[in-house]
Amino acid sequence: MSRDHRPSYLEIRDLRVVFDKFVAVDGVDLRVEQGDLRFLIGPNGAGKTTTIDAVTALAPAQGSINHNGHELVGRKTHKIVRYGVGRTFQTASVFEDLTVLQNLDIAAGLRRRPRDMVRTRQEVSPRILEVMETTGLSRHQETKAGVLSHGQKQWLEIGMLMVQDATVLLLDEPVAGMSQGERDATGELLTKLAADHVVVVVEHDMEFLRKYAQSVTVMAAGKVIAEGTVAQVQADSTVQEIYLGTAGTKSLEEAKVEAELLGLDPEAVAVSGSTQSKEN
Ligand SMILES: Nc1ncnc2c1ncn2[C@@H]1O[C@H](COP(=O)(O)OP(=O)(O)OP(=O)(O)O)[C@@H](O)[C@H]1O
Repeated sequence: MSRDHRPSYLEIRDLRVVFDKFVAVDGVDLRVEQGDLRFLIGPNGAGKTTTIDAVTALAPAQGSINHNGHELVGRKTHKIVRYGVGRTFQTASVFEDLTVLQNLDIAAGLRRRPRDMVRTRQEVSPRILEVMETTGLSRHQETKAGVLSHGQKQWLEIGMLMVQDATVLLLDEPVAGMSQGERDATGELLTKLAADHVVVVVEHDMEFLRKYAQSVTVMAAGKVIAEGTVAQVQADSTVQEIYLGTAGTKSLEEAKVEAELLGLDPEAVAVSGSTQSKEN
């Protein structure tokens, strides 16, 4: 929730990201509000990660990115974090030699004065206890992050954003490499978080998307090509064409599985794929 109690939002307008002369993101508009659980999907190289990199100033952005009235384009990453925008990476960036509690304490410390940074266990803040509970990490508070499972590391990273009071959570392939149980727990966690955060999930896992997405934005070649509910994007002819034609960027088997999970006819991919035999 924004400070004036209106729902938080992230509004991207006409975003362009150019690397040398290569246009990776080409005029993207995207508005996501608190209460939604938005998935950002598209074939490899579509510009999904570059879009969230641009929001957090990790890629050079042109256009406008507004969070609750604050323009983010032109701001440095640390300032954007202060505005409440947080992100995770495909490989969790936690401090492996520190415990869960220490990781959370350091993240929370980004909002504290340096002399208050070192705290004893007795002083664990109610907020950190609450975040460990929400992320299912309470039992692991003294466990070193390095020995956590892949899923638990992702949850710790999300927890680190929560204790920083992030209002926007940009999550890059959070369930990649997770077990089925971890996927379900993550889906439930994201559903809970979406009620009072702006949540954007970049994902390739179509089964996860079909189960948890409330809305979907589809990108291809740097542009948004469709947006709507899962059912709406599944029925979209441009999306069908892009997915049926993705055999050029994936193996034929991967494209077939993805098409099937999206509710499309995998055999149509085989026909499309057979015309792109140079890739297969
Ligand atoms: N720092 C960079 N310099 C040059 N080109 C880049 C850079 N970062 C990304 N690109 C290119 O921009 C395009 C979009 O990449 P991006 O990683 O955003 O795609 P994506 O949709 O996230 O794909 P994937 O699903 O494979 O992660 C790709 O062609 C990529 O090679």
